[in-house]
Parts: sequence; structure tokens; C-alpha cells
Amino acid sequence: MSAISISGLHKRYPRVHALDGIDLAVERGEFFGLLGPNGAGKSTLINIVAGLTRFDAGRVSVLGHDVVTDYRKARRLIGVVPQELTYDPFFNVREVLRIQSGYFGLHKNDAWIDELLAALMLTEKAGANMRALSGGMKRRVMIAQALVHRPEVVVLDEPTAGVDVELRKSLWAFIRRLHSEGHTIVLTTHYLEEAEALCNRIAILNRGRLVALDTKPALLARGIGRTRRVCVTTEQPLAGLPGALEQKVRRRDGHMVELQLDKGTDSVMAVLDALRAHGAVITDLNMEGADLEDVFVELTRGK
Ligand SMILES: Nc1ncnc2c1ncn2[C@@H]1O[C@H](COP(=O)(O)OP(=O)(O)OP(=O)(O)O)[C@@H](O)[C@H]1O
Repeated sequence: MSAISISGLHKRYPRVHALDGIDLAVERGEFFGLLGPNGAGKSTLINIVAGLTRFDAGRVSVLGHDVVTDYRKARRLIGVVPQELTYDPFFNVREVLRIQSGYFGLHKNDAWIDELLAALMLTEKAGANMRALSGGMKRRVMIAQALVHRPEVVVLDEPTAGVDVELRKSLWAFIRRLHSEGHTIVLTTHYLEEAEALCNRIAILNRGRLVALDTKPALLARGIGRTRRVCVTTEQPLAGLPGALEQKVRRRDGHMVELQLDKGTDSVMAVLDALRAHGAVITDLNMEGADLEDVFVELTRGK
């Protein structure tokens, strides 16, 4: 049985086909990344899995429980950390977590709440009013809130958006811990670095469609993963480029030109020679292997 199973899923808003036939299964125990540019449909998908958004066609279940016909059971098995910070400013942190526990009929949940507060470094803020917390702390409370009922499946919609580096690292550590304790984790993120560091399987969504779904090494091994980026800085802005190089340009900005080269067939030395023969005086050179960003850019570019 899959942790999350989605088949033939369609969701239309009046002006956009937000999800255009999604088939996807997240297995139990996976650390799954859901990536995509703005508007790709990630939040819509997550909200559907959480039972918060209606859809037009398809089937969605959490650990075998249909999110529509078996809503209550599905809801108990999943914890969703939404992207937007929504909270009631009149309650303190502990009250928020107690109220949330109450929704699940858990009236003696303080031991677990204390554990969550400690793990998320919120113990000292337990009595603080929500409105008095910083954005990063509110986000941690929302994570705790999603976990009060110890759901097996944890879905985090951009948990580290707008969070400083230090807190991001501690959130990563906490999410890793949840995963090592047996939770299935689904993470949406804009930070490719984050998906590369954490997820074992990654789906890339673009305009409501899945454009890739594979393990991280398999994604990197795709054709595009065999390229290398070379960034050349020249003394004078380049007037033009040798014809053969024009089509390899990825970015160009005054003194700098970034080329995407095939590791197998393009020799870096030959490229530099061609630039020099064209009158360029090279002052700096940077090379990078392909990373997930190349794959992402390639798959979500244009149409
Ligand atoms: N309630 C709504 N009413 C109408 N259109 C919506 C609604 N919610 C989302 N959309 C549209 O559906 C599409 C998918 O949006 P969604 O928020 O799921 O994307 P996303 O991948 O989560 O983007 P982001 O990374 O910016 O959060 C977008 O075109 C968006 O404008």
C-alpha cells in the first residue's frame, strides 16, 4: 500500500487547468520532493491530498483511505504544513497545539506537545502569544501543529520559505529525524539545493503536469546531466561569439558569458581557444558540473 496514491487527477479553476492528469504514488518511508516553478500546481496538489480542496476527476488516497469517501481516516494519517502562515493571534503556542489535538480527540497530549516544543526549539515560547512570535517561530509552530496527532505521512509545503539559514538547517535536521523515525515525508520546495540534499525521489511539476519523476541520481544522469557549465569572464565585453558557440550560450551579461557544454563532446580548451581567436582576453573561468537546477531548468523551460 502506498503512503499517497494519486491517479487521473484533474483540477480546474475558472481560468486555469491547475492539475492536468496527475498519476503519482509516494511509497511508505520515502523522502519525496515535489518541485516546480510558481503556479505549477504544487500547493493545489497538496491541498487535495490533505482533503482541503475539491477536485474534478481522479482518485486520491492516503495509506489506502480515499480522501473524499474516507475523509476522517485519511485526515488522521496525514499531517500537512501549509505554505501560508495562518494562526489565531489570541492564543499562545501551547493553546494552539492543545486545540489542534482536540480536533483529533486527543485530550491528554501534553507529553507529546512538550516533545514537539523541545524538538522545534519552542519550549521557551510555549506561553507566548502567536502574534508576538517571529515569522520563523510561527512556521515552527505550524510544523508542530501538523504533527500533534503523530501522522505517519508528513507533507510540508515550502517549510523553509523565508526562513534564515540557521533555522533552515535546524528544520532540515528535524525533518530528517522524522524520516529516520519512520515517517513518510513529502516536501515541496523552491530550493533545489534542499531537494538535492534531502529527497530520495523527486517529482517535477510544470503547468499542472508531471514532467519528471525519478530518483535524484537518475534525474542527474539524464542527457542534461551530462553537461557542464563554463562561465568565462573577459577583459572587454564580448562583441560577438564564434558561430559554433552561440547555440551553447546559457547566459550573457557584459563581460561574462556562461556556456553549457557537453561533457563528452565539447572540449573546454577548444572553447577557450575559439574565444581567444575571436579576440577575447579571458580574465576568469568557472566550471560547474550539472546539478538538479540544470535538469529543472531544462524540464520547465518554455512550453
Ligand atoms: N483558489 C484558486 N482559484 C483560482 N485559481 C487558483 C486558485 N488556487 C490556485 N490557482 C491557480 O492554479 C495554478 C496552480 O497554483 P498553485 O498554487 O497550486 O501552484 P504552486 O506550484 O503551488 O505555486 P507556488 O510555488 O507559487 O506556490 C496557478 O495558475 C494558480 O493561479
